[in-house]
Amino acid sequence: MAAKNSERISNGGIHGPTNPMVTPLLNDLYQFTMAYAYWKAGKHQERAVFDLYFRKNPFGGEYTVFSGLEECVRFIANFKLTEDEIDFVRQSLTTTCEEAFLDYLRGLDCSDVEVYAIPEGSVVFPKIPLLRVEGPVAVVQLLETPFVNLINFASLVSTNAARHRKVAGKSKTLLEFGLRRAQGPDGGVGASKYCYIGGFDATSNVAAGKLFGIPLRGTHSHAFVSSYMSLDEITDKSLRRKDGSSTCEDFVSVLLNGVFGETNQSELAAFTSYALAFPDNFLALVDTYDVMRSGIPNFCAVALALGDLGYKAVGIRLDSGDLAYLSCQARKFFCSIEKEFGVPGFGKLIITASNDLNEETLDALNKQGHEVDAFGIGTYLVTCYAQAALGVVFKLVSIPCKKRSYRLYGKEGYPLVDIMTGENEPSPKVGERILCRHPFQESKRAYVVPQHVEELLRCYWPGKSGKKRETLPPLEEIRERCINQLEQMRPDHMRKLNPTPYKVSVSAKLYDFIHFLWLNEAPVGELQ
Ligand SMILES: Nc1ncnc2c1ncn2[C@@H]1O[C@H](COP(=O)(O)OP(=O)(O)OP(=O)(O)O)[C@@H](O)[C@H]1O
Ligand SMILES: O=P(O)(O)OC[C@H]1O[C@H](OP(=O)(O)OP(=O)(O)O)[C@H](O)[C@@H]1O
Ligand SMILES: O=C(O)c1cccnc1
Ligand SMILES: [Mg+2]
Repeated sequence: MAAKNSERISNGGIHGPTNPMVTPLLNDLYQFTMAYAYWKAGKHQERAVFDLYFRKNPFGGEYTVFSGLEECVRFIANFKLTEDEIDFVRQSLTTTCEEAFLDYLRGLDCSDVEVYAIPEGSVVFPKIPLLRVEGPVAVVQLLETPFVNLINFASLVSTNAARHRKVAGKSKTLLEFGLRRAQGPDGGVGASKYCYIGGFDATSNVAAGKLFGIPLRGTHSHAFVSSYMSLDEITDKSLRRKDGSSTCEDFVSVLLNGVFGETNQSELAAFTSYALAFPDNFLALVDTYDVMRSGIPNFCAVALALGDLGYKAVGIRLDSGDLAYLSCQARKFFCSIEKEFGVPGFGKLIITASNDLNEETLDALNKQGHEVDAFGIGTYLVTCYAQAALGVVFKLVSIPCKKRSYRLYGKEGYPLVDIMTGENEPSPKVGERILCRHPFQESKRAYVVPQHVEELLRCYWPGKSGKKRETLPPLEEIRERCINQLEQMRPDHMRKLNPTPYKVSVSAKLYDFIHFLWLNEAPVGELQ
């Protein structure tokens, strides 16, 4: 019996994909036409091995963060066509397809498919398989498009996030604010999840907070400020002291209104109202009218009044103008208040900046010097503005034959090289010299004596092999893996300008084998 949509929820404790749109039909038509042709030819059960890999690191860099694996495993764990879907496939094939093929589709699942993968959140490099998928050719072929779809954007946006983290520095708070600008709902939710893996600290996306447990953060908008006219609009002006000892009946009357010069009163009303609602979490957007003449003084008036009642304000957000200059001016103002009013910690209030930020603007801010503690980043991050797609491919083993891959670490603890070997070659050993060859260029090779050897592919879906299945780690663990691995890389691979390519190699045996096969298969032309 084919599963109904509602039944496609879990298999062996593995839930279906986060996005219910991810079904076997989220596929290219040709996967089904090929499946039918394989079936007609009686070839559909022949075992095939496919590698999923990408050809070039994105964003002009020399590293990529691998993301999207969990969704692939959830997909295959629950792979089953519903009766409705089978009927639609039948209608879509440009031939009258035989009933027995539909029976075949009814029985189809991934119980005979094996998936080996590099753990999600790993730093990865071109040509090395991220996934190796083995199984009956017709089924494995049906996995191509969904797998590539699930991994392409996930890895691209995680890498983008990691690159933004790299420029911003470890100490800064990075907030993902992209939902409104993302490529549709899945683009938005996916970006929130995968930017978190790439090293962001929180998201403004509430759905992502609920689905994945990502910390939620946010401020308020210009509309909130513009929606107020005057302090008279605030009806309930009372605020209990933080220690609960008494209540200030008129918070507005304790504001140091006018002490810092003439400011915009509608803005002051908005800040006051926000502070009354969130006295423990007061963060104000200060650029609606004039940052230094109105926003900052108004914020300070409210923050000081909150302080009198025992609350500590959080800080400000800047969303326009020269963010380097304004953040420094704001910091000076806060420090002068700390001194003048004797409020410890006021100089250290959090300055958040946003507005069309990207790697370049972060870099420019760093060069100029700034006082920003947290960056809110949307459009450029989640749309992967600098590069639209990662060229992930799924190929019937392009470097022919089943392979194993290893990461070899050097004396200083850095990864030195990734190496692919034939399936049955002995694995590289710690302290034993091994020749690593460039897969294509004969003259490029190096001996490596690894201090540590890590096998890259692990079994995430054993099929009928009887192997142990890796459990799917929680999101926090994936994020930690990513952050740790990025930190472990040699700095010259990670720099923005002209980074050194990381070496990806093959063993001497595999080199000879693949070159022999290529030569054998390439027809020899004849010149006349
Ligand atoms: N000190 C700085 N150095 C380099 N780039 C900066 C600096 N400060 C801000 N930026 C960037 O400059 C651009 C300013 O864009 P733009 O001129 O559209 O904004 P704005 O006029 O300040 O604000 P608004 O969004 O209200 O139009 C943004 O991408 C912002 O991130
Ligand atoms: O600039 P991003 O990196 O996309 O970050 C998110 C932006 O979204 C919000 O405003 P929005 O852009 O919607 O309006 P605004 O520019 O008029 O403030 C926010 O104020 C940020 O500026
Ligand atoms: O919370 C914020 O400040 C926010 C959220 C989304 C987009 N821009 C800003
Ligand atoms: Mg904007």
